[in-house]
Amino acid sequence: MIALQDVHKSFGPNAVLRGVSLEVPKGQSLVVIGGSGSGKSVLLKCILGLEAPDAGRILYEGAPLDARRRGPFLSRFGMLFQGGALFDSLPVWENICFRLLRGPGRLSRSAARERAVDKLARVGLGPDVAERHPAELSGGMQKRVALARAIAADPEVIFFDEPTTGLDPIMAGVINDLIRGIVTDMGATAITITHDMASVRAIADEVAMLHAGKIRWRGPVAAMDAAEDPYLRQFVTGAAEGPIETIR
Ligand SMILES: Nc1ncnc2c1ncn2[C@@H]1O[C@H](COP(=O)(O)OP(=O)(O)OP(=O)(O)O)[C@@H](O)[C@H]1O
Repeated sequence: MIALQDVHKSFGPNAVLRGVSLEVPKGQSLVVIGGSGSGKSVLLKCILGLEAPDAGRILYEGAPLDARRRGPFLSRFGMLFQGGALFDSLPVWENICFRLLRGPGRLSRSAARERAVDKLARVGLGPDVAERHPAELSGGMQKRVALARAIAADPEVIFFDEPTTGLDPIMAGVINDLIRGIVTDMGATAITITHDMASVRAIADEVAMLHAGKIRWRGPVAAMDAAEDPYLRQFVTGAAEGPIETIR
């Protein structure tokens, strides 16, 4: 459904993506792992059109995702941003339906509020939360609201950018389980980027490891622990010693 073919992206002398090829079939949950600075965010930005690849192609449903097709793609797409990215000045329900309250096919305010309450229930929050402002909520509740916003338009494709950053391990587990349940229920195609191995195990059908600008390893999550690739092994076990160079 989404395919990257030999995608390259440099910033000056810094060659971040050096020929990334990756396919995500419809309904699959792919988690992309890789060290800090390995280019996970740049990869997502290239798919979203926020960065233009220097070379290579990005396909959606078999056709290049060019400027003309990006609008329809984005209308079927939802995203959970790292840190939530909620608007403090708006109540929770307007945050959840921000996009649905705008544009030609926009919902009425009452329909949007109803939709928000429905999505809040899906992430385990009561209708009373709808009228509150993000600043009044705990970090875990804000993450749930951000998740409700990501699924507000019943997207076919969802991106999760570091979904557990800043959460304690228990809340991270709750969010991971919610993400897995939602992706499965909706039959959505999902791409998650994370360093959190607990997220990988909870969310992924397939795992791809980005290293030195390329996909170093790709396989089903169940094959990850037995895989022999030394780079993947070091990442999965969190070992300080190994082939991945770190600045100490
Ligand atoms: N707009 C930009 N201009 C210049 N360099 C950039 C730009 N965006 C990203 N980079 C560089 O690209 C490299 C990859 O960054 P990226 O944010 O994709 O890493 P990441 O894998 O998401 O890291 P982290 O896990 O720490 O978020 C870094 O060296 C970064 O400095």
